[in-house]
Amino acid sequence: MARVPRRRRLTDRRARPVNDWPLRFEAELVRLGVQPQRARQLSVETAAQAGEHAADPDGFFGPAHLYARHLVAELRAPLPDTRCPTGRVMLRLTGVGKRFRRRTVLTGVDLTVRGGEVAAIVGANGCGKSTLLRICAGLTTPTSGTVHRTRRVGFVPQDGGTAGWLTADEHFTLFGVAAGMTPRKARSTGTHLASLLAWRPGRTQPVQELSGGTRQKLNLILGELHGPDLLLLDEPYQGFDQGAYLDFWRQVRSWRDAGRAVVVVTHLLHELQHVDHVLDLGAAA
Ligand SMILES: Nc1ncnc2c1ncn2[C@@H]1O[C@H](COP(=O)(O)OP(=O)(O)OP(=O)(O)O)[C@@H](O)[C@H]1O
Repeated sequence: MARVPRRRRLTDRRARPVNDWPLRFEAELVRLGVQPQRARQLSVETAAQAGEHAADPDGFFGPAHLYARHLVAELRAPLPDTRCPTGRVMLRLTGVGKRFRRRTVLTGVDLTVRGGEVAAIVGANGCGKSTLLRICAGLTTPTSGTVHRTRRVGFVPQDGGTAGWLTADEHFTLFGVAAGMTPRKARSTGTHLASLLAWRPGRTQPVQELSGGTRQKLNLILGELHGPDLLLLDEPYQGFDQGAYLDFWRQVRSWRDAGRAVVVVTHLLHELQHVDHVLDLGAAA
């Protein structure tokens, strides 16, 4: 094969558009054995993540080929029980499947999460992440398989479970009392948890007047208020600014250190370094 003259190669390099990072990333994923459709989806999601942080992917993730290798290694990391068991089993899914009418969304899903562990559920839009989380929470019945979960569960849905006309304090009271707390304890716990997310709820402000990110903070606090052993979080940081987002992952680490189990649905693949198990549901069925 004829060698490409040095000058020409340099020129080509300069001519390469700065935003071809996603293409190089996708090509490297395919080269590493990822299915083309999944590689495309990962590339789109990754570029979107960098966009959300107003950064270009090169600056945010580093060279495309290195990030592709890192990500493939993360996604292929063996699932459960590779770490020393850190606590009792809080959640065990065995052969879980779900069909909606004729549409099969989930097949043969296995996952074990112990106290002191964090699991991430990742995959394309529509592949069944939220459905699986609802199955974990006992809100949706699986078509097949078994689910064992600890009794004290906190569930944070993707779309808020809040009432616009109530204040944050009223939410703390309502949810806390339903979980067996006194109103006073519920309010003080809620206020404390809010402070960990750098939020001081107004005493009289109804939730409908809060920003989307702040409503999501409330949603997260309500899931955690009663001190559950297992936290099930469906993309709980939507609308968070950078500071709140970092606070959130700090919280996840502190829950884990306190021996709780956390399952989080996420599209933010660069956070996989913080988790013990990655359950990749792949492309939509
Ligand atoms: N109650 C339902 N009845 C019928 N179909 C449903 C129901 N709930 C979910 N689905 C379908 O199951 C599939 C998986 O939905 P799900 O919300 O679990 O996906 P997801 O991976 O969480 O998506 P996203 O990343 O967009 O949040 C979708 O095609 C959805 O339309």
